[in-house]
This record gives sequence, structure tokens and C-alpha cells, in this order.
Amino acid sequence: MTVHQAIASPGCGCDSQDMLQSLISIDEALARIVAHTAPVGRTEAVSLDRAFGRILAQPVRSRSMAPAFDNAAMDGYAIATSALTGAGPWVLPVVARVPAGQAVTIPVAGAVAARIFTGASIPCGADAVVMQEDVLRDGDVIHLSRRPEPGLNIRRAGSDMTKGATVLDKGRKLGPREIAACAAAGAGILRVRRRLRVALLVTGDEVRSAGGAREAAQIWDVNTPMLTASLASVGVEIIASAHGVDSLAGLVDQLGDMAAQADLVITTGGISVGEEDHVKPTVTALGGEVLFSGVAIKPGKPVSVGRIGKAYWLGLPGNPVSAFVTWQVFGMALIRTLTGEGTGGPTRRHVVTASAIRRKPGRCELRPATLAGFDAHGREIVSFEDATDSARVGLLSLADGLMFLSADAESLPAGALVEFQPFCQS
Ligand SMILES: Nc1nc2c(c(=O)[nH]1)N[C@H]1C(S)=C(S)[C@@H](COP(=O)(O)OP(=O)(O)OC[C@H]3O[C@@H](n4cnc5c(N)ncnc54)[C@H](O)[C@@H]3O)O[C@H]1N2
Ligand code: MOO
Repeated sequence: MTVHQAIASPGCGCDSQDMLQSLISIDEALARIVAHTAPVGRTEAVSLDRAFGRILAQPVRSRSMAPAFDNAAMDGYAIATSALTGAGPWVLPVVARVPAGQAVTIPVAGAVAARIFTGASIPCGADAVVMQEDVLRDGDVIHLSRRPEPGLNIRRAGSDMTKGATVLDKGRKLGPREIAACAAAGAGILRVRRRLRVALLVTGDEVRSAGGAREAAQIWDVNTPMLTASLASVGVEIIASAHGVDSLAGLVDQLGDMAAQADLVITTGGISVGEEDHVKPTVTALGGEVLFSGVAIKPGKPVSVGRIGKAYWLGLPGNPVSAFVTWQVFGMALIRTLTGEGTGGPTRRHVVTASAIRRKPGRCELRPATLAGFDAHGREIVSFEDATDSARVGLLSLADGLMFLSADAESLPAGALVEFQPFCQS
């Protein structure tokens, strides 16, 4: 019989029933983001070579068929199969030479062949291309011993895209594959959403630039570099980045200025309940609206979302792991909605746990986890630390994503099915 020991409470009180009752669930928080945010309306035209990472504001339609003309899929000989009478072998004079990019004028009429190269336009009259490896070339003739099927090695006009067909829907993010589709469709100029303008305010009097001079009780700033990289990877424009002071008056000025210019202001730190935590009072002082503040998760419980004037506000906790985790779940949901890329957070999938888990129930845990191969049923396995520590940044770089452990899960066996959200790096 397995005997489970009681899980000791850390005794900080932040998981008390009273505290938990004032928190909302992840699903409720994501639903509020979806219900209260809309894509930033402005759009602009960009050339295809500058479109990487942008979000389409209009569908892309093919300007012509792709391929635009029937063409050869192999280097070989274009022939007319109907001209191959009898049982063969056949001897066909080579009457033309058709490289790619050259318009063909000489038809393949009757029992003749045209030398042809991959991508070249199929001459009139030809209905198959025989690979050069399958014929014997002898001076100006070829010897063909097997009858090819009509259509062999011919890429038909329009077989990839028909003229006017929707190649990409609006809202698609343009990565290399989408850009390839645009190029094939002849879309040289694209209408995309204006880049989201984001301002970053990292608070904390103890925080100093990473690697720079610091005194006792001061720490290096992890959140600015971490979030700058995160924002760069989602293709937004960082219009301002500053170190916030730990005072209400100072923050009112800083946050007010940022909110006047940005679509989204992200703060870190100063969001908890201590009297040094001035961010929420600042939002209130600026006449802002709080959509939610406090989610029943670990780490990242104090995460908050609201509005200050026209700008959205994402308040991330100061602890770097909490900030990263809540950025991945709620920040990405905001970015997706504001850019029009989608609604709600990034997709999750199911994976199985590499080892058993014992934990304190109460808050849904978002534990960094590492993909560690597949089990006998082909399911992905994740490995993880024994607990989530919101200050242990060193472990983050080893993880591939977040494992979602439900609020009431106290013990899970090895091989338990859990939700997993891969980290968004791009
Ligand atoms: N009495 C309570 N105290 C705390 C509670 C609570 O419910 N009751 N919640 C805890 C939880 S959970 C979290 S998370 C933190 C969040 O606090 P804040 O968002 O106000 O963050 P700070 O207090 O400003 O900082 C927390 C921690 O992170 C360090 N930090 C801050 N900024 C940076 C940075 N840019 N780079 C690296 N490290 C940073 C900071 O020094 C603190 O150690 O509140 C708990 N407290
Ligand atoms: O929610 Mo806090 O992020 O537990 O440290």
C-alpha cells in the first residue's frame, strides 16, 4: 500500500481559503482577455521582403494560377503519347530544346521528342515527359522502350493554386512558409496589421542593469532582458523601456506617459499586497480599469490585466520565473488578441509525466517541464523538478514549456496525462 505523507504548508498564508477565493481561474482570466480586448485597428502595406513576423490584415489571393503554365517536373524529353503506335521500342527524332524560362514555339507534333529541362514550359502537343535516365540518346534521336502514361512528369497549371484562390486568411502570422505561399501567389505587397506598440516598465528599487555595478541587497535585472527578448520574438515594436521607481507619484508619471503612446504597457514587480507595491494603485490613480488581478496559479498569482486610457496593461509579478510564466500564458493571449492572430492563449497539448508528483493543492500549478522522449504508446513524456520555484531562473533554460497541474491534484502517478504549453519563442 502506498502511504502518502501530509504535504507541509510553507505557512505564508497566500494559499489560505480566503486568499484563494478572491482569485479567478486561468480559464476565467483568459476568457476576460478575449471578451475585453480587440485587435488594434490600424493597418499598413508592406513589401514581401519586409513582411516576416507581421500579421495579415487581409486575405492573400493568388494573382494567377500556380504553376502559371504546364511545366516539366524532370529533365528529359517531352513527347506525345498518342504518337507511340505499336508495341515499341520507339525511335523519336529530337526536334527542339526547351530550357526553363524560354517560351516554346516548336510543337511536339507526332512521333518526335523535345529535349526539356525541369521547370520548362511543356511544348504544345506534348503530354508526357520521360526522364532522361529512361531513354537512350543516340545523336539526334532517342530510343524509348516503355510507353509512359499521359501526364507523366508534368506539373499542371493551377495544380498548386487556382487564380483568385485564397492562399492565406487574414490573421495569419507571416513566417517563412507563409511568405513562400505569398511569393508563389504573386503577392508582392501585403496589407498587414500595424506592429503592436509596447512599452515596458520594470519596477523595483533593488533592481540594477544585468552585469552592471550593484551594492549589497541589490539584484541584477532579469525581467528587462527576458521580456525584451520575448517581445522581439513576437515581432512587436518596443517603443519605450524604463526602470520604474517604487513610488506612487513617480509611477503615475512614468506609466501615464507610456500609456499615452503605447497599445500595451507591461509592468513587472510591485503588484503584490505590500506597501512597497505601487503598480495597482498607480493604475487606479490614472483612472484605469482592472479586468482581473490575481489568478489561482502558482507561480504568478498576482498577474493582472487592465486598461489605462486606450492602452492595455499587463501587470506581471516581479519574480522572474513568475513573470515569464505569466507572460507565456496571459501575455501571449493578449498579444494574439491585440494583433488579430487569434483569441486566447497558445495551444496546449497532452503529455505524460516522467515521475510521480506530490504537491499542495489549491492553485493550478504551471511547472516548467522538459520534453524527455516518448513512452511505449508514443506519448510525449515530460520531466520536471520536484516543485516550482518562482525565483530559480536557472532552471527555466532547461525547460521546453509549462506543465499544467490542476488546482485539486495532490498526487499524480508517473505516466499521468497532463496539459503542456510549449514556450513561444517565435
Ligand atoms: N504578503 C504577501 N506577500 C506576497 C504575496 C502574497 O500573496 N502576500 N505574493 C507573493 C507572490 S506569489 C509573488 S509572485 C510576489 C510578487 O510580488 P511583486 O509582483 O510585487 O514583485 P516584487 O515584490 O516587486 O518582486 C518580487 C521578487 O522578484 C524580484 N524582482 C523584481 N524585479 C526583478 C527583476 N527585474 N529582475 C530580477 N528579479 C526581480 C524582487 O527582488 C523580489 O525578490 O509577491 C509575493 N509576496
Ligand atoms: O505567484 Mo508567486 O509567482 O508564487 O511567486
